[in-house]
Amino acid sequence: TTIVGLIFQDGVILGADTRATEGPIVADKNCEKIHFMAPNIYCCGAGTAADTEAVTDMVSSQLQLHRYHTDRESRVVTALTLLKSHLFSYQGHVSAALVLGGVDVTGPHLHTIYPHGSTDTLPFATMGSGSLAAMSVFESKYREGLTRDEGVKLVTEAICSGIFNDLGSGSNVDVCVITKGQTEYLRNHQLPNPRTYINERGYSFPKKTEVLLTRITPLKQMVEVTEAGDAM
Ligand SMILES: C#CCCCC(=O)N[C@@H](Cc1ccccc1)C(=O)N[C@@H](CC(C)C)B(O)O
Repeated sequence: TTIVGLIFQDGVILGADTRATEGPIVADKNCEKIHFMAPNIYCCGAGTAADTEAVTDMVSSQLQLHRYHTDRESRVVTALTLLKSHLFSYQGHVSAALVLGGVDVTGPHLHTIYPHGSTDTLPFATMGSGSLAAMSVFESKYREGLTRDEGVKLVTEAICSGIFNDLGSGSNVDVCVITKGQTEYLRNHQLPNPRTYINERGYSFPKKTEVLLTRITPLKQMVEVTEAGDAM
């Protein structure tokens, strides 16, 4: 997994790849790793899929009950405290490595949470097996005051670094832009690894032809067939 987050001028942007693995097998080519926590808070998860799903679902429900009780918008620090104390109580046996981000009355917030329950507060963060590839992008290109489009572009570039350099990451780029006013969940924001097809005719080709395999573009590019010379 490659998951990232950064703070930009209007809030927080989160990003994730969409590959789930079981050893060398790709178990899911398009899974979702950016989880809803509250309307203004989202959380990316790396590690054991079941653990990241369960722990974010549990805390999301706790936040909703807390919103009913207080009649207030959830705060990122509340999600952070609920997540870290749960993970700490299980001494690292719940394998969830998280990037938590959101915007609340106190402003934008971005945190990392490790399986043992330690947390960090950062302007930009990466987690998962592709985190070093992604961090190389942030360390060389991040700056404060990024615009929305600059931030989305940098998050996408960091996730792509993991997708193409880490075997534990792959397929597509999911992005989530969180600002004071609104939240945009951009599912499959980029599709850098489209599955190509030979063509409707299958794989049998007439003798002495050479098929130029083309990626299917939205225009359904035809397969170009060239007659091999009569050299043989
Ligand atoms: C679908 C499905 C099966 C998912 C199994 C499953 O949790 N895979 C894990 C790797 C792992 C971990 C511990 C035991 C075995 C396999 C995985 O792909 N984690 C990614 C994030 C999750 C949310 C998809 B990433 O961190 O690489």
